Amino acid sequence: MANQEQTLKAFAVQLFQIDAIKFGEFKTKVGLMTPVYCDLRVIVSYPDVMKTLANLLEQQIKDITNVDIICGVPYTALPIATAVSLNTGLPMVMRRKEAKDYGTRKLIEGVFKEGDKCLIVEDVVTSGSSILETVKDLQNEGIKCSDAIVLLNREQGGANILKNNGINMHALLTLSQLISYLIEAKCIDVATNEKVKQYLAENQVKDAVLPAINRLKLSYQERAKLTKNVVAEKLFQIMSTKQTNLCLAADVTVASDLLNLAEQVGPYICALKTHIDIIEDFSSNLLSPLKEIAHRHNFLLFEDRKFADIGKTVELQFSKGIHLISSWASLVTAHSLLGKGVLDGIKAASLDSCGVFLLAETSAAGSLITESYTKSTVKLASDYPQLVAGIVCQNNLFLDNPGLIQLTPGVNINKTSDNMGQQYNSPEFVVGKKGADIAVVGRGITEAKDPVETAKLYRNLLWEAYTMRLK
Ligand SMILES: O=c1ccn([C@@H]2O[C@H](COP(=O)(O)O)[C@@H](O)[C@H]2O)c(=O)[nH]1
Repeated sequence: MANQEQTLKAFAVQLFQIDAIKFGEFKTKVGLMTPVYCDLRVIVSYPDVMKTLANLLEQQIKDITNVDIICGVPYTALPIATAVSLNTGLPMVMRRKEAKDYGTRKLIEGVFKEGDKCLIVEDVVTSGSSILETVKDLQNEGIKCSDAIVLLNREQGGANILKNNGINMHALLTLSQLISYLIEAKCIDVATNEKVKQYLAENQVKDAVLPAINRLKLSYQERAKLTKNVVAEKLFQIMSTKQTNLCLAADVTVASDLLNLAEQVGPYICALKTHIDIIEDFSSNLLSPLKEIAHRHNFLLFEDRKFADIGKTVELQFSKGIHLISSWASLVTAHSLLGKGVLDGIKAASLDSCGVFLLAETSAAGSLITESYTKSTVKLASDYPQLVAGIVCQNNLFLDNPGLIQLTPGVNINKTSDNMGQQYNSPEFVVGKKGADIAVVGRGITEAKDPVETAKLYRNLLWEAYTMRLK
C-alpha cells in the first residue's frame, strides 16, 4: 500500500513535469478563467507515464467486480483504455462520437453482448457529462454500466452527478490530493493551492448538461431500443427489417377488397390503417384472414378509430361491439380532447399490449386545433410512455423524444388537396423537412391504376427520404 502511494506521488510529479497539469491563468472552453488546467492528451507521447497509469488503474479495477468489457470516453481516454485492456486482459469496445454514414451506422464498435457489464475509463471528470454520454450509447445497446474509473476527479460535483445517474466513480487522484503531492514535491507553492481551493469552491457544477437528443438523426433500429411502448418497438423493428416507413390507409368499403389490398401491398408496408366502420359487409369472419395476412407479411394492423369519449365509453368502444377492435388492432388512434381518461379507457381494455397514436395536428384545412392543444397533447403522450406509441401530426413536435413515432397523413405525389379539405405534401417533404417517421398514404395508392407498383414507389421515396435525413 505504501508502495502504491509512492508510485502515485511520483506519477503526480510526472504529470506536472510533462505539462499534463498546469497552474496559472487559463481560459476554459466556455470562456471562464481557471487557475488549473489538465491536458491529459499529452500522455500518449510518454510511454513510461502511460505504463505507470495503466498499472495504477489495474490496481484500482481489482476492487470492481464482474467487469466484462471496458470502454474509454472518446477521445483522450481511448489510448488509456487500450493500455488498461492490454494490462488487465479485459476486452475493450469503442464508442463513436458520430455514427458513420455508411455501412452499419454502429455507435459502439467491438465485440459485446446484451447484458455485458462495462467499466468506463475516463481521464478527467468535471461534471461527468462525457461519461454519461458514453453510458447512454452503451445502454442503448443493452450494455450495463455502473462504474467508471478516472485518472483525475476535479472535485467540481461530477462524482455526485454520476452517482445520481447510477454510476460509481473511482478516481485515481482528486485534484486536492494531486496538489498536496505537488506541494510536498515542491513543484508548486501553498498560495497556488489556495487559489485552486477558492476556484473549486466557487465553481461547483450542479447538473450535467447532456446534449439534446435529435430523433431525426437516429435510425429506426436505434430508436426501437429507446421506446417504452412494446408495439412501437415492434413497429420500429418492422420498419428497419422491411425497410419501409409506409402506412397504407386502406379506406375501402368491401371486406374482400380490404383483404386483397392487404395481401398485395402487405410486403411493402409497416402498417395497414383501417376505418373498420366503413366496411359495408363487415362480419367477424374478416378478422382471422386479416390477422393472418398481417402476420405473414409482417405488418401491424392499425385501426384509425380516433377515440374521443370518457374513459369508460372508450374502454367499451375498444373492446366490445361488432368490431372487437382490441382483439385485432395493435395500434389505434385517439383524440386528446377529453384528457387522460381516453388513455385509461384504452389501457383498461388492452388485451396484450397496444400502441396509441394521439392526434395533435391534422392534415385538414381549417382544423380547429390550436397550438396549445397540440402542445398539451404531446405532453399527455410523454406522461404515458408505455401506452403511447406516437403522435399524429404534420410538424416535428418532439425532436428530443426518440421513443415516440411521428405519423403523418396527407401524403400524395400527384395532388396537393382533395375537394373536402384534405391537404397533401410529398414524401420527401414530410419525412425530410417535417420530421415524419411514418407517412400515411391512402388514395394515392388505393385509387392508382396499379396499387402494388404505386405502393412500391411510395415505399422507395419515403425510405430514401429517411436515409437522406440520417446523413
Ligand atoms: O389528420 C389526419 C388524420 C388522419 N387522416 C387519415 O389518413 C388517411 C388519409 O387518406 P388519403 O386518401 O391519403 O387522403 C385517411 O384514412 C384519414 O382518415 C388524415 O388524412 N388526416
